[in-house]
Amino acid sequence: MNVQGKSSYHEVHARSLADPEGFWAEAAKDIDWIEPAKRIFDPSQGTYGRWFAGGLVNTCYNALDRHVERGRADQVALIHDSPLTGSVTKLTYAELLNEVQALAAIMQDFGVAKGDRVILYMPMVPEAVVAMLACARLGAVHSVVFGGFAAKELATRIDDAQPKLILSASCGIEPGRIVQYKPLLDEAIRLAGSKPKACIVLQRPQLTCEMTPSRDYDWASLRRKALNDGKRAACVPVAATDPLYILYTSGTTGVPKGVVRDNGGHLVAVKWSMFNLYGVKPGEVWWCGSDIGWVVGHSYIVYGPLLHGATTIMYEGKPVGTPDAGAFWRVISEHKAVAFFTAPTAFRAIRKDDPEGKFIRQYDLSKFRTLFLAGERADPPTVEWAEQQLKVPVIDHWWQTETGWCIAGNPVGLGMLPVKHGSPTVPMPGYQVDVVDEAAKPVGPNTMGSIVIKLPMPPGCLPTLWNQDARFKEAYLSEFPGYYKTSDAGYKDEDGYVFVMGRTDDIINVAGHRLSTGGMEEILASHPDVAECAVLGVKDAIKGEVPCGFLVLKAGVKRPPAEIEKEIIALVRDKLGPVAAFKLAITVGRLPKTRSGKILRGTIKKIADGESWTMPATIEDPKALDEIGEALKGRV
Ligand SMILES: CCC(=O)SCCNC(=O)CCNC(=O)[C@H](O)C(C)(C)COP(=O)(O)OP(=O)(O)OC[C@H]1O[C@@H](n2cnc3c(N)ncnc32)[C@H](O)[C@@H]1OP(=O)(O)O
Repeated sequence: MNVQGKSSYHEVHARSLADPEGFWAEAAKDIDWIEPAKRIFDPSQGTYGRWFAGGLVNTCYNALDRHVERGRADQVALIHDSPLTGSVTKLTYAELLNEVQALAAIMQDFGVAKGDRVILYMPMVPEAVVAMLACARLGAVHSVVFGGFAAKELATRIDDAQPKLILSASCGIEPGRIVQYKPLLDEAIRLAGSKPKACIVLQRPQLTCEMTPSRDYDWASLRRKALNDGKRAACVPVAATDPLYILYTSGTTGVPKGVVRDNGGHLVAVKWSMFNLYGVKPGEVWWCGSDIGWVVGHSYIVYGPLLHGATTIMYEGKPVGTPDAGAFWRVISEHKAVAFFTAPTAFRAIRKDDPEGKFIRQYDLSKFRTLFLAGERADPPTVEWAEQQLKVPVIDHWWQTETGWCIAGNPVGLGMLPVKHGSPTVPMPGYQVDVVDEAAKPVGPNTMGSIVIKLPMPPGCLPTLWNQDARFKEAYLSEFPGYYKTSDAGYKDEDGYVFVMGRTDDIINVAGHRLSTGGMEEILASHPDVAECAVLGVKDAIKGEVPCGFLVLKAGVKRPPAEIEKEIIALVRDKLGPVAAFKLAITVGRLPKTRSGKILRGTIKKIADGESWTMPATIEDPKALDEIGEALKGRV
């Protein structure tokens, strides 16, 4: 029996835990396999076992070819809606397949084959989707790097992934400015030890770029020639356990972690989620308003909707200012989207500009059924506002780059459970979510602890980090034996609803972007005038949190602190990128510490957030906290 739409959540979830292999074998029937898996789950492989071991498959075939073969050739697969360039472009499944086949053939000419890595440093243009699928077609491993990262971050990823080829564009477009990608790409390649064989560069009409002879190739010319010559690449069979992509995410140091996604587990899980979680049917229009540089963009701009035979919207714009706070409603109405997935930060921005929801009432949203929120904790006031204004269910759900799909959510397709504001609802099938104490013992309902997932994780979740099994085990599996550590803290209530309250490490969430304060501290500490520093996330009404850096200057530095603070802000933008939203650097005489020398970050944060705090018993000198309070006056 296919579980789709026939079972209630509790029955489905219980079955997924009692008989995981039976459950996922059934879900795997929605995928076209070249060879079915020999074992649905093989516990002897990999770091904690592998899903669909022995299976052969091709992700691109499942996303495109099979739909073209089975009657969806003329259905629109991809709508690119760009208020930033004033354009809407639509590609049918047949057209998208044609583009992907041609680009895959071009990549083959550059020697790209199964297992080779290809980095994509691309803005939100249809060519980025074509490139991801072309890699999948060849069994090459794509690694998309978000455009808001600076050259050094790109260089780190180039060195780790060692790509044969890089695909990029001349520019990205942000409100009021054009972001030149090419100088960033050139600088990253200069910084990286590993050099790609070639770069294919899309020249956008808004700003073209210089090409580096014998390294850079013009995307449009290659495409024209491939199409004219009738060059098309076929799908390459890959093992279900082979990597589909690497996606880097912030670690607790400045070195990002290369999250590996396999082909088979990812196919089964994201396809399953499209109806059972999101309630979307094949042929319907779905919109995930994220960026392809994030996991949400991978799973739900590209793979999920296309595997499902839906129409996906790719949006190059912002919630406000492109041109106004009605932008989202215009897109939903114009393209008749039935469901929309975005981050709470976007809704906070809209609410600020249009508190009474006047724009919402200017559009026909009659087709729109559900709003999904993820990327950061959905604060109850934002959820309530969205519910009141849109009059559709507003579903918060919680997941991570590592998991690739939802850990806890409210399964619309299986039958929605009552919403509890502040909770992303319940664990999805395959996830046994426990809350444990420091000794890895489950705690009772409504008791805070570390949120962990019992091994094995379900299909779709990371099997390891790229070339770093040991780091994977150390970072995720060692602290709570038998569990995956989410590094999120929270509790479950008496109904099994999960409440995610915050991180247990140095990661902060800025506008739905996951950033390491440790990584930022490394940048601050590299400034010649800085003796010591601490970066922590402070409350922000729109972005949820923003980083705030505290600096202690070296003895003898005579320059005005304001000048150094400006340099520090520029340095973070230059080294990490604008996405860090690092705009607050504050010079202090010293950092408050415990007697053993630990910086009192938690207390500093409470002071910055205007929350009540108590003097830590172990503080070295209580006056240091008063000094922080003074320094913060008028700054946050
Ligand atoms: C569930 C698993 C996950 O959590 S996956 C991650 C999910 N997160 C998301 O989907 C992210 C959600 N957030 C957003 O989409 C944006 O923050 C929204 C809400 C649209 C607001 O965008 P924006 O106004 O640009 O603010 P921001 O904080 O994102 O940007 C900060 C600065 O970075 C820049 N930036 C942004 N994107 C790019 C890009 N692709 N290329 C170059 N620059 C970029 C922005 O322009 C902004 O720059 P500036 O400081 O204003 O000059």
